[in-house]
Amino acid sequence: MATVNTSDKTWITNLPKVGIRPTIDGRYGGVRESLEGPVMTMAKNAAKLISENLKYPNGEPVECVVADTCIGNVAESAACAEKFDAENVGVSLTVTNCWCYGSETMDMDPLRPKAVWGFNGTERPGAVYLAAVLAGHSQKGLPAFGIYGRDVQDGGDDTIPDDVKEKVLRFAKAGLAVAMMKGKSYLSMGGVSMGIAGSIVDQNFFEDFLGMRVEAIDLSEFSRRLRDEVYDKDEYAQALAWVKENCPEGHDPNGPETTRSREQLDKEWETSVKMAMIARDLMYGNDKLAEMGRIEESRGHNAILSGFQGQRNWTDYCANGDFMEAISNSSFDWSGIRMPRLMATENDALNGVAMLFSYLLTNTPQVFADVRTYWSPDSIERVTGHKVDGVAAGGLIHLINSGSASLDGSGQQSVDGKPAMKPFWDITEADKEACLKATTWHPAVTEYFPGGGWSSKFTTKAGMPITMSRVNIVKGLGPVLQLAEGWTVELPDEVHAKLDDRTNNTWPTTWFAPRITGKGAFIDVYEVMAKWGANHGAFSYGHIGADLISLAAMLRIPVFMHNVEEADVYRPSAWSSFGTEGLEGADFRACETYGPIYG
Ligand SMILES: C[C@H](O)[C@@H](O)[C@@H](O)C(=O)CO
Ligand SMILES: [Mn+2]
Repeated sequence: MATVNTSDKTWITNLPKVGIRPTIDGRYGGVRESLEGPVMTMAKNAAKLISENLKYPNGEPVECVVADTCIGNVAESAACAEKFDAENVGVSLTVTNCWCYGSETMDMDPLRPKAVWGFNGTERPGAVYLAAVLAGHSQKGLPAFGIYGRDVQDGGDDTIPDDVKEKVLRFAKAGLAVAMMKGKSYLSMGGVSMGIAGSIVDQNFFEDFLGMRVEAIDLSEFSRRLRDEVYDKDEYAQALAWVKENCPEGHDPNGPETTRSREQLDKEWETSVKMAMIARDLMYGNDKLAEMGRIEESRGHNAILSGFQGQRNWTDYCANGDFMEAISNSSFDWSGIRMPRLMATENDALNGVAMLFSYLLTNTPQVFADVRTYWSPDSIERVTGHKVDGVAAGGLIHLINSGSASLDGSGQQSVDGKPAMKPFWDITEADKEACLKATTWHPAVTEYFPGGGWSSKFTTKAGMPITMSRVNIVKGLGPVLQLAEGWTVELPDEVHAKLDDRTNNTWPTTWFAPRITGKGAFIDVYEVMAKWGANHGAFSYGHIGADLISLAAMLRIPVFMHNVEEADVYRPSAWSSFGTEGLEGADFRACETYGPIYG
């Protein structure tokens, strides 16, 4: 049975809801009375659509709150705002099929992502209201997404057309992601790893753009908890036994000079398992620690995301974080199938944020990787004699890294017989077993990791649609997002081995073929790699670029590189006023004008 990990005090409590605001023409004496029923029905149908289609990361359906009355004037707007505050509403969707008084009925809360759905009918002017209220939102600096069906519906028709459904759900999903990360922490475990810029954790960015705080601990906290046995010892015994049974060892890449003794390797397993538990307790807290008298430690850091410095100070002296990072990000461990716990390797907080965005949009586990090599078709042929074709015809990007790749990234789960990475509640025991079987564990390369540790290795199955993304910070500009949709590819075994053996062959590999559009950064695969903003990227199952774009707009983070069709780019309506040709430039101007939502 999949669980939410009941032993943890996760951030999954009191989750934000979607508030639905049915707005109405305020004129009593015929008009308002005739509209009360249909407008409220529209609100209830929107709530039903959202709750039936969207889930929170804990697997529960998303909850909606509908205003107590239709909103025809400012008093009713205020009553609705009060109800939304009391009920932890994080996202607001206004719906109507008629004319209403724009600025009197609009949602003025500056922090809740907002959308307005104006019914496309002719009997009553819902679209006229939509245009009026969106103008108000633009004029007042409170951007809102507009939703308006393409085809005219008849007055009494309360079905929701597919294009409207898509927009409502895309908006609600992205809005909930904004609301769920707000008030949570990024837990920076350690400092800057090997001078990696993404690991220079920028607290202002987290506070101003994400509404999050940064908590920081020194890695001596791990040493202390290891030394003083600040973890649940019963759970540790169970965890170690599970690891021995389920984490098969593979070859040792070290030469005679650097091979570590069996006794040492066994110790490294023990430390690795303890570190995984300690990291979880640091992020979420653990009631078990309070029972042991460790009340302060039992509370955790309210972290929705963390990062572990590892290299070099920690890894020079102790087992590396690879097992901890890999198993934390996976949807299962000794406690069974459960929610992934997001953790960035090398404390690359900016890549961690990309993982967080994609996770909150999809509820699926993430893979963090080095964006290691662009293998052109000619280079692959030169080195291996193999000619790539199909989606790989333009060459491949080799994604590889120790650490934060969920084992789900092996692609061994399936949906309709095709490889997939699923939300934990859809993962079967057979899926889990397949991922564990496809993963071998190898002693870390001693030259790189003098303190040892165990690295996971798998090769991702072909045919998964994936989206790789990353956040970068540019001085003078601020944060920017980039993303690339594409597919996973497999190479024939001997070809893969030849390419893999030229790198670290004890790490997980994904061969990534981005979808080429012939434009901008997507002119070819080489350009995708060349324009990648840093050494890391994170990938998520599915083509979710459009969702990421909507989310980034809500956070006022411009997107400088994507391969999503223009028709699917969905941003607040005010963005159009910053330019309608060349949407990329308009996005930059809009984000600059509005600035960070919490700044
Ligand atoms: C072992 C090396 O230090 C790797 O960890 C290094 O290539 C990276 O991952 C850099 O991001
Ligand atoms: Mn790396």
